Amino acid sequence: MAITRSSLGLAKASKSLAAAACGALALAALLAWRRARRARRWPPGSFGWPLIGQTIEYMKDPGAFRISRHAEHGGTFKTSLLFSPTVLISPIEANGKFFFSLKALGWPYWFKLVIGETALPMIEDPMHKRIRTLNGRAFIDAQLDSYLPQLQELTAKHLNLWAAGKRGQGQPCDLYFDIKLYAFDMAQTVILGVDMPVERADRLMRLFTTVTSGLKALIHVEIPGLLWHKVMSCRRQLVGEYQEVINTRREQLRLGSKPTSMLDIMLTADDVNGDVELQDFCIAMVFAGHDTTLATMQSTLYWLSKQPAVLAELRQEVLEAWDGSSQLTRETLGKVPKVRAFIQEVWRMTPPVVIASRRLEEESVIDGYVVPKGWKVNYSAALVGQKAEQPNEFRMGRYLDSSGHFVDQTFEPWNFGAFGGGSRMCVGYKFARDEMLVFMIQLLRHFSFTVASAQAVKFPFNYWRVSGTFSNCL
Ligand code: HEM
Repeated sequence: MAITRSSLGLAKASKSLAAAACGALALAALLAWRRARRARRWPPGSFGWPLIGQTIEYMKDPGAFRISRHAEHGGTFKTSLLFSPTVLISPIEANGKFFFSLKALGWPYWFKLVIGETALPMIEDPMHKRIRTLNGRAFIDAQLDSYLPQLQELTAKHLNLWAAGKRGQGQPCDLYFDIKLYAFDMAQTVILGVDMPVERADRLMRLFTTVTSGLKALIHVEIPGLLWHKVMSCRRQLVGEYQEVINTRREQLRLGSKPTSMLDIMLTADDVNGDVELQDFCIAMVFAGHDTTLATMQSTLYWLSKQPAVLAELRQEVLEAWDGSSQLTRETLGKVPKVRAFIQEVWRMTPPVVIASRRLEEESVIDGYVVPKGWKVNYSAALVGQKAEQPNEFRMGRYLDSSGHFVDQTFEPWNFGAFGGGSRMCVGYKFARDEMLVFMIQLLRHFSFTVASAQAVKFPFNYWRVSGTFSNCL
């Protein structure tokens, strides 16, 4: 067969076409390989010491630990905390959505022994779904409205006690235990429906304080002399006390008493599996509900004391919204948008719970990094708070629109992280806000105070511990 010039040219052209195609394929393969290699990289950061990793440094100041490493690594980073490899993800919206879709919890196993094997914050599906629905009945709007008179009464009682006591005589005192007793009294009265003498409430509160100190314990064997032994023995006493409350309320309900408290709602539900679930309900709700409120109240006094002009503005708003004696209602709470905005800014600046934690049930790619199955993933309210414009400035105006209406960001956990999000979002957030509003409205209407000193507390809750004085003013 004769070979013509044109068929030679055709052969040459198809050869170079094939070479170009091969080159393109090789380049694509190289790029895919590089992408895959990049994606297989674990996040930057260091695990620290064997076993304890960077736990000690973390416990000193979890917020600063996160913020400094986040800045150092330009976002998501790995570390090792509480005996587990952990990734702290940067708080961009996509990560927030991914994080809050995760179901498995990342808390260390001993948290469950402290708070309760069937306690809502410690359990996973399908039990979580059942108990969450059950517990959620205590926080529906009609129930929340019914708690307001008790909140108002207890708040008046405690604020008057502070003003009449040592701190009312011009001598600055540490307010921690006064505020803790108030937050604890509210939690016990509204959650458990018991009106205890102050001495018994105080004793239970101290038992509770020891029990929750178990969250920080790094050795978990019950040997006399070790913290864990004390923690477990106080927990058994607390369970005994709450079982007594359960028995009494159960009997009163049987005799026709009207259900009022959160515990009553549980006692009258038919899908509770035995008394351990009820005991864990009491411990979990009082635990989740009182230290967080205590932390917020102290930080509130701190931030108010730093801004006398804002304090005066809020006082004026309260004077216009409430006559100082009538029953506080949902309507009254709706008339103080600046107070609401102030509380939300306190939670942004000083989130009481700085971390939410989950466990990866399968290998995942986060921010382009591979995170292996079984690792913990943490999402930090402290980092979310830093996303705001000029994050270190306290500005309640962030949460007021141009008409002065309150802008609620509770359901945007990538912009406001204090209550977490998704199916494990704080079940008590509306109740917490009611407690804070009732506290601030009465505080601003009737009392004046000074903060003589404040100390930043970082773990296990984040807040300003304040010392000061208190007096009736209006
Ligand atoms: C100042 C107030 C409070 C703050 C800042 C706060 C914050 C939080 C956070 C960050 C979570 C974890 C969310 C997550 O893992 O995604 C949570 C869970 C929870 N909170 Fe709160 N909380 C507050 C008050 C309360 C109150 C007053 C109660 C109850 C009376 C309560 C009950 C709970 C419970 C039961 C959970 C576990 C929910 C679940 O796992 O389904 N909290 N809270």
